[in-house]
Amino acid sequence: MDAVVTEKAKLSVKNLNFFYGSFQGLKNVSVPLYDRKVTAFIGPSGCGKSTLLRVLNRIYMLYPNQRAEGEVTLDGEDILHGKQDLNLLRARVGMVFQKPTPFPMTIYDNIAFGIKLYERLPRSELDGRVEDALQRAALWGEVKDKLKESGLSLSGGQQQRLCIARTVATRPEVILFDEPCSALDPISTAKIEELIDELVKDYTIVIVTHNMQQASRTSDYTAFMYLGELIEFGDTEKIFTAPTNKKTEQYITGRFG
Ligand SMILES: Nc1ncnc2c1ncn2[C@@H]1O[C@H](COP(=O)(O)OP(=O)(O)OP(=O)(O)O)[C@@H](O)[C@H]1O
Repeated sequence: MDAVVTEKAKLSVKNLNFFYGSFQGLKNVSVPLYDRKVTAFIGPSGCGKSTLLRVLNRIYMLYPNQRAEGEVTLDGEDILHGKQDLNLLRARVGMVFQKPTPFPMTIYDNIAFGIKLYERLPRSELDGRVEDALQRAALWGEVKDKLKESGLSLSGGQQQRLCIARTVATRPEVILFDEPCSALDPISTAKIEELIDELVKDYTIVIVTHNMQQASRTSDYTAFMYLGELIEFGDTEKIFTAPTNKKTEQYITGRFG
């Protein structure tokens, strides 16, 4: 594995094992996720990419019989064990899913809802926060005159940016993207990729993608996973041009997957 030691790890995963009942989905995974960088996770279907993301904000805790062992730290602080406030953790480590999942409420309320869970703000300040989140998600221009319309009335690509705005609104430090473009057309995909380029200035970003071009376009670091193991991690350019591991090379050259 390449040692990249110059960056600061925002999240650090060490010797992580994950179990769905008796099935082991992750095997001794260790990987740093660097501060204000994009890290892409690639690998064939079922290799554990989504499972890893689900550990990073402990969303797996919502399901019975799922368990993680090992260490995950956020700014050096253990987030896997102990008395974590899970709502707070999920505000710090936000997640955007594969399919856009707007709430069945107005565009405005989709954003305001999350903010109100954590903060009590006067209306004018709330309006400002909603606008700021929509601006950051590059959606403000398209929705500013229809904030009272349903979030579900937007196109798929706009809905995904609404979900990104919703995540950004609670001021996260890390944003996890689980195949955010797989349900989108090429133009919407390009918009989300541009957005990721912009967001990484302020947030640590982790993206799971099946699209190799997307990984190479958007990420600074790439991690290749196979059968629950992290096979190779390193600088994206290096992984895509001169991978060290034979399996990585076979995968990125399309020989399996
Ligand atoms: N709820 C579950 N119960 C049991 N096994 C599961 C569950 N969810 C996932 N798995 C298994 O864990 C392994 C890793 O799944 P995961 O969804 O993390 O893979 P992935 O790399 O994200 O795949 P894909 O690219 O297809 O989304 C797979 O073998 C999968 O079948």
